[in-house]
Amino acid sequence: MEIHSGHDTILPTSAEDRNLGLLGTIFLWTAATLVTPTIMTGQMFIPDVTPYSAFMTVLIGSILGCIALASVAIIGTKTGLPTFVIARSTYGYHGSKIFAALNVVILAGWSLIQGYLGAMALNKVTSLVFGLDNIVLCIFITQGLVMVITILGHSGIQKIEGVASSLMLIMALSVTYKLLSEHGLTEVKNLPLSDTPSLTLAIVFDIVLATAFSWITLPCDYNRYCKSKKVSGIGIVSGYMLGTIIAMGLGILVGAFSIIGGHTPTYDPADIMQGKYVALGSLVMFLSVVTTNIMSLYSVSMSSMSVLPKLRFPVAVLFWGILIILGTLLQEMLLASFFDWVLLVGALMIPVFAIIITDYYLINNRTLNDSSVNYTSVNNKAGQGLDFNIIALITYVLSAVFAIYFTYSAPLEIGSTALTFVFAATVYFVLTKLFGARNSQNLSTAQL
Ligand SMILES: O=c1cc[nH]c(=O)[nH]1
Repeated sequence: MEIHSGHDTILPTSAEDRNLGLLGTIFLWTAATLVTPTIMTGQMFIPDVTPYSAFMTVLIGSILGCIALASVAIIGTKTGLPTFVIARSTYGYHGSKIFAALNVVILAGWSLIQGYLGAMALNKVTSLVFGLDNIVLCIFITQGLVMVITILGHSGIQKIEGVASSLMLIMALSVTYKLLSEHGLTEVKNLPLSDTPSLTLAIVFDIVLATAFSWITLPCDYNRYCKSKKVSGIGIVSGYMLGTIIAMGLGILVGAFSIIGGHTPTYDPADIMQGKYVALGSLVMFLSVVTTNIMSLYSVSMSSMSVLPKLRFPVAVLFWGILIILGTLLQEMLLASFFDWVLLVGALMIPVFAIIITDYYLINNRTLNDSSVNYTSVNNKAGQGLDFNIIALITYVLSAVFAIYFTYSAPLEIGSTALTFVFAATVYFVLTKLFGARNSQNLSTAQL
């Protein structure tokens, strides 16, 4: 396996860089989405709803979420551009920087939370196998590994994620098999439900959809290396479904079995297993975090390069990698507000992409606004000044207020994820039809 350090840029991918096939794309997205917070999310549904209805809701919600992810991924494959360079077309060159910066903050937040969970899992393995209990050392190893692999760039990441993903799939499936063979499904079917549930099936559906949207800033950064749009669409849908179904399904099982076994609620399969499966369960958690954090750190670097085009890839990875290692030392403080964080992320990011999808597919007839994507202050048509799409920005502000109001101030019985998406898409479509679309041009063939 040949691996070189990365010199990735935000320029359109060259023909020889488009080497990501179907299996590679599936493995990449399985590696990303099979991750500890998704296991925790599945576990949170129990015992408010039955394991069967939780599982079916995960299935249906994830299929819907995948449609949004695939439609964004295909823009990345078609244009060969990373997410927040594509966003220039919708929000204007300068407008897109606001959302690229927001994405850096959000993904760095995910990396911190996940990194600490991964370090705890590694600490459990080292304690069991070597008698070494040192969480700070485990934080450095977990996040250090993430930084070193990310600096290899997309081709190194693709190779390593492929291997890690297959390993993780085998381990996660054997942990699931072990859980099922130790406890059986009959008791799960008859699980007593909570007398005071805080989640309804509609809210579970909303959370599953919000989980899909939490990934929406990443597809273009990776799928721009796909061999074709078909590979990109099928690959992200298959990989996302595989990773999410296994992770949330495992969470649902762990939630049910910990109640049946009278254990204190736990997100960690290892906590309700015995023997060598404790270490295996923890190893799955550790690997799941490393593979996901690699993808997040790569996207954080791409987003910051979209804000500061002169920033080089290795410098961006080192800067954010070191900051994230230091931030992870906050440890328990990071977990205190985990679910608030998930809610806030959903509320802020969903409208950004509802607007981009509407702009690309409905308003500009599947083309990007070339003058914003390739803006320089010298050759911009306006000559000078700032490049903002005011209609997109106004729509975003209205939609973010809508989302925050219906998430925090007056929570809806059906949740706000799907409604926010529809609200943002409709407002943007109507305002653009009323006041006119920005001038859109086809990208040159080199970019398509
Ligand atoms: O790193 C990430 C990004 C999105 N969603 C997650 O669960 N983790």
